[in-house]
Amino acid sequence: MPVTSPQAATSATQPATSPFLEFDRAAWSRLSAATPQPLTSADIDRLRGLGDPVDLSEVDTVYRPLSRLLSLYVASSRRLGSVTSTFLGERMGRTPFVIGVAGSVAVGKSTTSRLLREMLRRWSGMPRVDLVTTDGFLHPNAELERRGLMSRKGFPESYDQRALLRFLSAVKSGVPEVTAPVYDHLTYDIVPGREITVHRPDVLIVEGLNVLQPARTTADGAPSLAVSDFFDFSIYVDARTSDVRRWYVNRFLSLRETAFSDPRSYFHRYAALSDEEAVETATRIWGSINEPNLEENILPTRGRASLVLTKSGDHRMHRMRLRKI
Ligand SMILES: Nc1ncnc2c1ncn2[C@@H]1O[C@H](COP(=O)(O)OP(=O)(O)O)[C@@H](O)[C@H]1O
Ligand SMILES: CC(C)(COP(=O)(O)O)[C@@H](O)C(=O)NCCC(=O)O
Repeated sequence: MPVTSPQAATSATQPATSPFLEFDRAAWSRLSAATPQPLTSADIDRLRGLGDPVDLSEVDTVYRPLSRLLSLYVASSRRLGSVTSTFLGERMGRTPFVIGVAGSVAVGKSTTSRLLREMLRRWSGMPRVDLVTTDGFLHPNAELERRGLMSRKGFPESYDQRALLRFLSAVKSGVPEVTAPVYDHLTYDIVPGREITVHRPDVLIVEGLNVLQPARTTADGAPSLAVSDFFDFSIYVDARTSDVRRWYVNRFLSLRETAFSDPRSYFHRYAALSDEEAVETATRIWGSINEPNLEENILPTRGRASLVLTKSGDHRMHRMRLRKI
């Protein structure tokens, strides 16, 4: 029997044995009635990922309260920085507030991250919000081939974890310019010589499959740092595996008609597949790489997030679980 406070009875469920407060869609949407909704339908059309039907009503119901909540966390972290500086008698420079966004391949992390970036950018006093995806830290294909990991792309071992940790450590140290390598989905590889630079933004969103992985142990058995050690807040985008599989296959069918038809696409050979062959190929890739990665590595990290957003089969978020403070 969940224990509820008088206030929570109309909003959240507070199971006494869970570290999370739980909201359904209706309760969540009521949280920020007074917060303006800064995006237009045209903005959402631009930000929506392939196959994701997100619209103004979803942004209003789910992302408006979320962006308000995040603004409270950022403000509170700034206040903490300021009182700590006073206590220490030292002026500590502000470092970016880092938000991790985790979840399966094809669950819609990019759409969530891009929407948040645009909403947060529109807060007053918070104009600089950057987004980095962890695919830039995948080993290049040549290195994955050398290590026999080409069919493990997206698994924790396919990333240059040390480079990712170095990047985040520099960001959270307040280094004025930090660079990250860039991945190209079209060529399915790291782009040689290309990098993006992060100039100490107010907020940095770090999106990727494995961002909530616990620390690995080093060769001498000592635990190292985890990527999430550098997060101020984290979001896990969740959905049933059977739904994500369907979204992956449908996206593959759409990509066959768009990205794959480009001769530079790594998947160009799939452009000419019939519907049946394309479904069979996508289902095989999903079943041999992405679903095992989801089950073995990604899903077990869900409980480490500050907020779990759960989607229904139509991509709409229906459950929000927020870690108690
Ligand atoms: N083979 C591909 N070719 C072109 N774009 C792709 C390909 N695979 C994925 N993408 C795009 O890359 C982005 C990230 O995809 P993914 O890692 O599956 O995360 P998510 O779907 O959770 O955002 C999405 O915008 C997706 O449409
Ligand atoms: C590039 C990805 C590993 C995602 O990387 P992320 O940015 O989440 O670290 C993934 O989109 C991918 O391409 N996986 C390989 C299997 C596949 O082609 O579906």
